[in-house]
Amino acid sequence: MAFRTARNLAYFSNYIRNYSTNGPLVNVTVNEKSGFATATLQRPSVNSLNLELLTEISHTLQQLEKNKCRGLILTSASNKVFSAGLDLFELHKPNADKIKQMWSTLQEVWIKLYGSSYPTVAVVNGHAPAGGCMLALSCEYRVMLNNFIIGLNEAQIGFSAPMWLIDGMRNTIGSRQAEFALTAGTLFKTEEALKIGLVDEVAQSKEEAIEKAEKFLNKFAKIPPHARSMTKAALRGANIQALVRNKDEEVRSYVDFVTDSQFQDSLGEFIELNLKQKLSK
Ligand SMILES: CCCC/C=C/CC(=O)SCCNC(=O)CCNC(=O)[C@H](O)C(C)(C)COP(=O)(O)OP(=O)(O)OC[C@H]1O[C@@H](n2cnc3c(N)ncnc32)[C@H](O)[C@@H]1OP(=O)(O)O
Repeated sequence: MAFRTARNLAYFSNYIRNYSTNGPLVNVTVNEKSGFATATLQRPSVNSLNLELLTEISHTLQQLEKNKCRGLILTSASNKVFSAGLDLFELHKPNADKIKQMWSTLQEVWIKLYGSSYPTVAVVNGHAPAGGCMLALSCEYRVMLNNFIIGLNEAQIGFSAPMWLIDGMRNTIGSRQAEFALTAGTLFKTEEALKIGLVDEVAQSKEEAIEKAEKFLNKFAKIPPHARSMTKAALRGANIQALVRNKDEEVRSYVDFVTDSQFQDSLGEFIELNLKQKLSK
């Protein structure tokens, strides 16, 4: 194929890069000029994290690392929900093997996103409870649109967030606020989240949020990437190593916990109370 213009060449290389990272549940585009990638979660209707979506996010992060991504913006195709967290219908009356894979992939996603060598921003353009908040917290910067909620509401559902996520919350909003928020399972409105530092900026539209995200990523334009990533690794490495050491044990205890009848009862009640779709009896 002959490239008649530089524009044709740029278009083709953009196509190749998109092709190599895209899947049905995560759309990735790369701005050839800035080198910034935008990964858009697109599992209808609320980007709930089932094994397939988690696997695709994990694969996307691996590809971005391999392709020496200059910066990532993580966002949602929905204009109402960034991510509703783990797929609660898959946690209810579950297949233990699938739950095991789900938890292990969730850990992988956190390790890859929290530990990425490139800078990351979450454009939180919708609600972000539990696992949705986890994705946003793993990024280095959060820009959120108004009139949505974000937080770790695991306590309301009947379990505790894992240590690595508690540490992420503590590092972001401080120990005292984290204790209040986690023990009550608080979901914060955008403005409240800004006040406690759970998000960094508020935007009125997705376009404005993307602009703010790019502005954050551009701050590193003159910083040598290896110096930036070494510093990030020094700051985040201990949390990651703690999970890596405990990964299999955590999966085992999570599977035991989720399959226990007491948790299943409280999850069933939560679904009945909070989600429109009723359980099939
Ligand atoms: C443990 C450590 C690691 C990270 C931890 C993860 C734990 C978790 O993530 S547990 C998941 C916790 N998630 C939630 O508590 C969110 C529950 N959902 C909501 O609060 C709301 O749905 C929403 C605020 C996200 C959106 O509200 P909205 O009024 O716009 O939409 P709904 O009508 O409520 O929902 C639309 C549609 O989506 C289904 N749905 C919502 N959340 C989930 C979910 N987490 N899993 C599966 N499906 C979900 C809901 O049933 C509706 O379906 P139908 O349209 O078919 O009725």
